[in-house]
Amino acid sequence: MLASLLPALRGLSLPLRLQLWDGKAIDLGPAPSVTLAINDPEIVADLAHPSLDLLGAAYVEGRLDLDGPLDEVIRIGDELSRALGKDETAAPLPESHDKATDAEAISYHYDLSNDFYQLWLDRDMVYSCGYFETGTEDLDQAQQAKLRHLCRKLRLKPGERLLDVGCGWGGLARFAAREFGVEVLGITLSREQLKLGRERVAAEGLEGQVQLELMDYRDLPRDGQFDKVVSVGMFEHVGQANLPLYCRQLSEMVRPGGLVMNHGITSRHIDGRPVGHGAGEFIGRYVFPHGELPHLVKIGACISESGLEIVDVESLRLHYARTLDFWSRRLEANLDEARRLVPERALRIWRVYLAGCAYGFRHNWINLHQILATKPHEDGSHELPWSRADLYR
Ligand SMILES: C[S@@+](CC[C@H](N)C(=O)[O-])C[C@H]1O[C@@H](n2cnc3c(N)ncnc32)[C@H](O)[C@@H]1O
Repeated sequence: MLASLLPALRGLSLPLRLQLWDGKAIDLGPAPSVTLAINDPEIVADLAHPSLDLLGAAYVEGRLDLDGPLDEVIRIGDELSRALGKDETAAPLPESHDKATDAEAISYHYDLSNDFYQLWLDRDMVYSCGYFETGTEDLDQAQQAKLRHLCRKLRLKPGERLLDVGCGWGGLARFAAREFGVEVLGITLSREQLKLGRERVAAEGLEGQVQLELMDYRDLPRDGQFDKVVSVGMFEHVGQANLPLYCRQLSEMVRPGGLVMNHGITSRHIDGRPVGHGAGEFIGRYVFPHGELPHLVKIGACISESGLEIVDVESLRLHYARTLDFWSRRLEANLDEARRLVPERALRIWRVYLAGCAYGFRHNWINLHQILATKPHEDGSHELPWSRADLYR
């Protein structure tokens, strides 16, 4: 089987060494930078029509091992898949999302281990795209800048009530309370996040201002009690079928004249057909079960239909590539410690996912959009300044 594949593989001239189960090594191009060790000979059949999903799954399941810089591993995997893989298939059907399914999916990802996440996230454990104002910032600086950028876009004022839907470990909630003097309710579906999030709120003495709860967004009261609503890196879990419901929730929780910010990952194609030669399938299977990425126009349509008015949209695609580079490099620099914190299988998943997503953002497979919307007063007026100048003062 391998013999018949070799001419096609060699034709790609990739800097890749195949290390076979019998000890033999085959270089597919000059100066290999990556070694792919085939532990299970049956994998060879997959190399005839590789995809990032097939290769990633084989690595996660220990059927192959990888050696070399991870970004180079992903690049070679992509080149192999593009050259020899099958064409991209049609868009997957939207999944149904009930509360129990979503709670299980969220627990699978976010309850993995707080210590593990602490190893490679910034000091506030912000698990979403950072904001690089000049491109020279480190991860801590970029995440603080992102939190400030969000709070400024929301025009937070002391004493206002802010709802943070999908608050993670509470980094934004604490920042907004401390730096902008607002009162915050943050909700998450992860028990581990809630535990550490509450500890951090208490450590900063912010209990009077910040309340974190284990709650599904569908259980929030729709009583317009919040001045501002923010959702960061959360709507990717909502699912296409529930987007109208999600947007109605956001709209009905904010008062007239209030602002809503939706910050999240969007898909490359309007119809949601896959990109990245199996990358999305890998993410769905191992990283974010039931996650779905709508295109900007789809989330935009749902926000508009909910009664909110979109007033500003910003793409931060390359900011997310850089953020993921930081996360991936920090994890790669701490692999021994990571092995003590999570099972080898999980470590393999997170290693490929972080490096793969950095590659995906860089190559425009996916994007990141901050969408700011207001709920206009009945007479159509709103409370925004005439320009964005205040964001940059
Ligand atoms: C990628 S994390 C982002 C966390 C935080 N906003 C940040 O930027 O660091 C996604 C968050 O959404 C929350 N989440 C996902 N689905 C949810 C749901 N149905 N209801 C409430 N929270 C949810 C998760 O628990 C997690 O806290």
